[in-house]
Amino acid sequence: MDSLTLNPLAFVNGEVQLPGSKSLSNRLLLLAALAEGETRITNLLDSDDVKHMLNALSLLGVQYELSTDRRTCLVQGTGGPFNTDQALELFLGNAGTAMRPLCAALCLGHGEFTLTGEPRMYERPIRDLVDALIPLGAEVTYLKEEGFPPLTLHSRGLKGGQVSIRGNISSQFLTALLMSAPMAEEDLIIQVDGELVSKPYIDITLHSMQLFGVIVENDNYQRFVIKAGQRYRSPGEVMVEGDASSASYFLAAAAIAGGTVRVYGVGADSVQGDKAFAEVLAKMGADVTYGPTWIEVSKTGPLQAVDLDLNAIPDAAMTIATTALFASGTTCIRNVYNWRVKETDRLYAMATELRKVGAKVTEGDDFIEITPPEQIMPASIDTYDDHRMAMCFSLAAFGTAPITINDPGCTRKTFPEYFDLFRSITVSR
Ligand SMILES: O=C(O)C1=C[C@@H](OP(=O)(O)O)[C@@H](O)[C@H](O)C1
Ligand SMILES: C=C(OP(=O)(O)O)C(=O)O
Repeated sequence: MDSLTLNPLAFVNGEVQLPGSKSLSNRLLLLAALAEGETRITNLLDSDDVKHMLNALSLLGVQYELSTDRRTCLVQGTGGPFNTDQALELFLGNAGTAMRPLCAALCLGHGEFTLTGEPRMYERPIRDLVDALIPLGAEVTYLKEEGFPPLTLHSRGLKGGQVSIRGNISSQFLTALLMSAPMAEEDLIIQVDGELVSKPYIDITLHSMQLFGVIVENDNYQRFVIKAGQRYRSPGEVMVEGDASSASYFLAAAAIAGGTVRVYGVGADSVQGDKAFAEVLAKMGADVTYGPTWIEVSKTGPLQAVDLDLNAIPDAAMTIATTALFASGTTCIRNVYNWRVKETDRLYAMATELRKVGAKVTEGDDFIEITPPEQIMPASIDTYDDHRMAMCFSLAAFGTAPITINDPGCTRKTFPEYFDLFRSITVSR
């Protein structure tokens, strides 16, 4: 297996132009495909998760043209649901933002669609979404384990009406239902059962739908009403914001190491909840300034531990776990049970690898508590095929020991060029 050894790093300085947001790229591609008219999407992310969505759309008969750098995509909308005469199989890797929204969207049309993916995708739940689709007329066969992909959809349209959906495992189930709702036969009223996790991702969904002309009534994230007969209409051109989760590693680097880093593409005006990561750094003691489309972080003094519920920013919250290696006191990240059902069991993986660099860690069912070591120890970090494990642990190299990242190529899921950009702002000891 490939590995990358990062020699101890002294400080950071520079600017980073962020690649496009994964969450927005995959939502906008799907909506552009369902919409009437032609949409030019700019600053599209070029990464595995987006390739899976693009490949799926192509197999579904959607015509699009990608620029040579794959960052601009001209999509010819189909103006309606996807239908097929022959059974189609779509491989969606480990992309939650492709698997969940496509599972709902493909129920809108007619035909047989099988959704497959990488082995880890077969351990990531989808039952809460399927259980909400069945009363609307979906017919779903699980091909391996009940409640998990792979699955086959025998589609013949979705009725409207009232439906409830559980929101305590993944917001992507609600996102999927919302995005398909305007194409149901009648009005759809969605009731969220219990707690809704990762709430800001629903704002990304509603914002994306609005860009394509669809209005959703949102009653405090517990009840949503989507009128039937609304059509997705192309806005013409739409630019993908920079990825706020990807921004977190560079911003944390500045807070840890000293120097100043400014990221472009995400700022005070961003629709992405993960922009709030910078507020967590500010609570830890970093100096943070915002422009409409940029965030800048500098270090003005030592970092302090925090004890926070980070359910709203589950992806960027992982970056706090390795930032905690440089904060005095014990940091606690709470209410992140669903870390366990993402690219890997992230609570277990994070706890295991943090211990390798000498941290004292308590892994709770839905929290992690980290007390930094006096000195970070040299370590060989396993990344569990999880892009965020690789990116988070690059920050451990701001200690005085070399850190080896195993399988650094796993960042291809959302950020293939991460280590090049990281190197471009860091200065060795
Ligand atoms: O809707 C989205 O774009 C996402 C929602 C979040 O997942 P959960 O809702 O499963 O927490 C997040 O972790 C994921 O990376 C992207
Ligand atoms: C959880 C993640 O991905 P997915 O969209 O596959 O859920 C992630 O990117 O951290």
